[in-house]
Amino acid sequence: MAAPVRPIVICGPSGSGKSTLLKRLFRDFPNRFGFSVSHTTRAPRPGEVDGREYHFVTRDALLAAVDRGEFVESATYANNTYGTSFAAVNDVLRRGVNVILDIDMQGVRLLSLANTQPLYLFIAPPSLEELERRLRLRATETADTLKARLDAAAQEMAWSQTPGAVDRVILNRDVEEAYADFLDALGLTEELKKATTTAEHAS
Ligand SMILES: Nc1ncnc2c1ncn2[C@@H]1O[C@H](COP(=O)(O)OP(=O)(O)OP(=O)(O)O)[C@@H](O)[C@H]1O
Repeated sequence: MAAPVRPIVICGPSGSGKSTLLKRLFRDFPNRFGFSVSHTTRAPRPGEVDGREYHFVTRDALLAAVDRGEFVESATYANNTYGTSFAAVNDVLRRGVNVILDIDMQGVRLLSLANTQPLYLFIAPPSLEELERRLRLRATETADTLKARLDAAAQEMAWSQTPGAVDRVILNRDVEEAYADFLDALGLTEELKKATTTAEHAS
């Protein structure tokens, strides 16, 4: 089955559930999508592997690479700098799979991917209070980084409501419903149903 041609851009506040939905997608559709691995100056969280979730780099190295024109977009978010390199996107395209980018609001505004028109999906938490609760439960943030993420989240939520900012806002209240909406946006609902039915028949 041919892969959809548009690059897929996932954005939304930190803690809104982007990684949660992507993990499910990669589990249900292995070898279909390739995640463009961003660079970041933030420290790895427990379990994160350099080159898998992110390329972990120093600020100087990242800014120098941006200056050399090696990045599709870069932005500073919650006191850390993040960016998508052309090399990361090309690594995925070379594998002949669909590229998925996880980038923040500023990056979305700056993104330029030659002649392609990405599909922009914004993952939204039910409320800022619930977002804070989830980020506290995830236990990856200090008081400072939590505050920075929540401040940024309020702006991102407002931005997502502006006409034309994104193609679809996916509300992540219940994760099953959010995932169903996510698959629908990607045009994959029927395919997953078929795969599930085939697997049930085979067992
Ligand atoms: N629908 C949901 N209900 C309750 N908890 C959720 C839901 N979706 C995600 N979570 C939890 O919220 C936390 C944040 O989710 P996740 O790490 O996927 O967010 P993210 O958008 O990828 O964040 P970041 O941009 O900081 O990497 C995780 O601990 C995750 O398990």
